[in-house]
Amino acid sequence: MDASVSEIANITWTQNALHVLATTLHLTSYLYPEQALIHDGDVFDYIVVGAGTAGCVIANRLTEDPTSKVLLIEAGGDPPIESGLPGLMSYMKQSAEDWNYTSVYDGYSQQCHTPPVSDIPRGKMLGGCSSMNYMYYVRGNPYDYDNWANITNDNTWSYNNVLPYFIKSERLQNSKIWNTPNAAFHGSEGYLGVTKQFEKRTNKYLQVFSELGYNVVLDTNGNYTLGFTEPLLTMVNGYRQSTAKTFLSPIKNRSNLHVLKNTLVTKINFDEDNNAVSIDAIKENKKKITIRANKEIIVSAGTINSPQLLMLSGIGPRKHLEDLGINVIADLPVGENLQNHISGISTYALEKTPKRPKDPHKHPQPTVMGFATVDNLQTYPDYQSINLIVDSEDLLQSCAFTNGFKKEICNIFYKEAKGREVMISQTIVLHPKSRGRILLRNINPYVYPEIFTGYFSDASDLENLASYMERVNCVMTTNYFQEVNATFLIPPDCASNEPGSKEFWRCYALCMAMPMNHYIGTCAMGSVVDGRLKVFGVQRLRVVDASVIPNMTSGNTNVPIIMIAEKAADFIKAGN
Ligand SMILES: Cc1cc2nc3c(=O)[nH]c(=O)nc-3n(C[C@H](O)[C@H](O)[C@H](O)COP(=O)(O)OP(=O)(O)OC[C@H]3O[C@@H](n4cnc5c(N)ncnc54)[C@H](O)[C@@H]3O)c2cc1C
Repeated sequence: MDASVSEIANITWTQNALHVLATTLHLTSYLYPEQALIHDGDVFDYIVVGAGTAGCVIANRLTEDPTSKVLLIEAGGDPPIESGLPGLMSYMKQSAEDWNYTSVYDGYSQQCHTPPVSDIPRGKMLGGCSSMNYMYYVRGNPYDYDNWANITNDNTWSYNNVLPYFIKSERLQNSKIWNTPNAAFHGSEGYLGVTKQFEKRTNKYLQVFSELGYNVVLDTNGNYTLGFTEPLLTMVNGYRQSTAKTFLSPIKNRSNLHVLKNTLVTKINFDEDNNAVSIDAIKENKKKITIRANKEIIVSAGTINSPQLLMLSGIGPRKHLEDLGINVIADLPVGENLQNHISGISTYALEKTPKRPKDPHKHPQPTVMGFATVDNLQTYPDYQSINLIVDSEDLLQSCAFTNGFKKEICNIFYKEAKGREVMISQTIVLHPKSRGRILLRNINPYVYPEIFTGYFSDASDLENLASYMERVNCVMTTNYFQEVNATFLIPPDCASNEPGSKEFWRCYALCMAMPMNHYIGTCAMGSVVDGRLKVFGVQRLRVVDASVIPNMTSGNTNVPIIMIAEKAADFIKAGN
């Protein structure tokens, strides 16, 4: 068996073993709220659909008022033990807790992957994607939020007005940052624990980027976000800080919080005045129930599932809904404007290194992260550079499984890197122009929607990716890379291009293109929801999750979504 095939077989075997452990011993259930006893026709003040990143935050904040009765409904169950342990995060993809979506084949953007489509991992458990993500704590740039304020014509989204909500959720545990002026941008009392993982190994890579003229900084989450750093992580004392662990566990005994797990919400129902009044759902035992909401229904099912549920309920593009025989309640561009960060992977084999023992309580990939511009006068970044310092075994896992590149490429990379330290450098186009969309296949809520990612449909995204990757490749000229005789690993698909030519970088960027997991925009503010996240054309219905983000932030999306949920909870409380 070749290296890639046997690596994937090992991962699948481990995942099956972990699944047996989870389903027989339920080792994590004590951490989370018990399953609520819910009957057909029950009534709550608020129903929150989806106990993911945003849903757990909303449920926490709404139940702060003891008179509010809240039902939180989640399609998945409790996160398994491997979700809590940072060192095992790679095993979450394609597990029983992953919705495991794939994109529609576009014949272009994923040509060096097997199969040539995008895997779209999405958490199906309490905490949603925050229970399976890579734990980088990144807020983005002040400009991102000022831009949202312009789009919504609502100044509450300006950076100055969202900053208090980032601070509210955060509990930063890092004495170095607390002793700098950047302390003013951080919180110490929030639910979400945030730390840094110091690794001796990363120092020489910070030095590499410094030699190239980039600033090395302690923190990129203040109002100045450029430079290279060891990133902050949503991890404390060796455990993941999902929103299930941080926002739900501490309040699991609140008497006004009811959590219904392993239950799929299939439809939102409206009265004759277009008020959202109830939801239909299918429980674990396949029993159909209808639950009423006195005040509001909040959809927090994520960028793929929120538009699916809205469209199934009659909110979406008229023609598409009518083609499927769905009664149109509101004609809105639901499912359109799908965005994601697109990145490219460059791999460098460095000095010989001994095999290191794995610590499940540590982030498995010591990271150097940077935010950079092409124009030195600009203050918001054009690209992000995530550099993972790993060994050749991790490279194989990342190449063949996590990133899903074809085995010919991974086997060659593994052979060249065997026994050496490896820098996997991910260069991310932070402001892509390409757009995709989501469409229903049919009216069955169990059938996954069609996901057209649209990657590189705007040609400037590939040009930018190629040029940013070429810039990052200057690492090859630095003292450390020269000293250890670094090898830049090239896929066979681009071997015939003149190295360093424009054609070479275009080929390299296209072949090694890797979508991030930052899907947003399918129920965007300004077109589907207003600045208070209320769905246009109906009442008593909001969407609160990544789907409302109108334009990509300059970085990873988890923390911006927590901020959105914190803010939305205040909107809801103020409005009722
Ligand atoms: C592998 C991976 C790595 C990532 N790494 C990072 C990172 O390092 N840093 C970062 O900032 N971001 C990262 N992200 C992105 C970030 O985690 C997500 O953008 C964010 O968590 C999405 O939050 P959400 O609330 O919009 O949706 P989700 O967290 O996906 O929550 C949606 C929830 O709704 C539930 N649901 C859906 N449909 C229904 C239904 N019909 N009925 C009932 N329940 C339903 C789902 O099961 C899920 O629990 C990563 C994501 C992934 C997948």
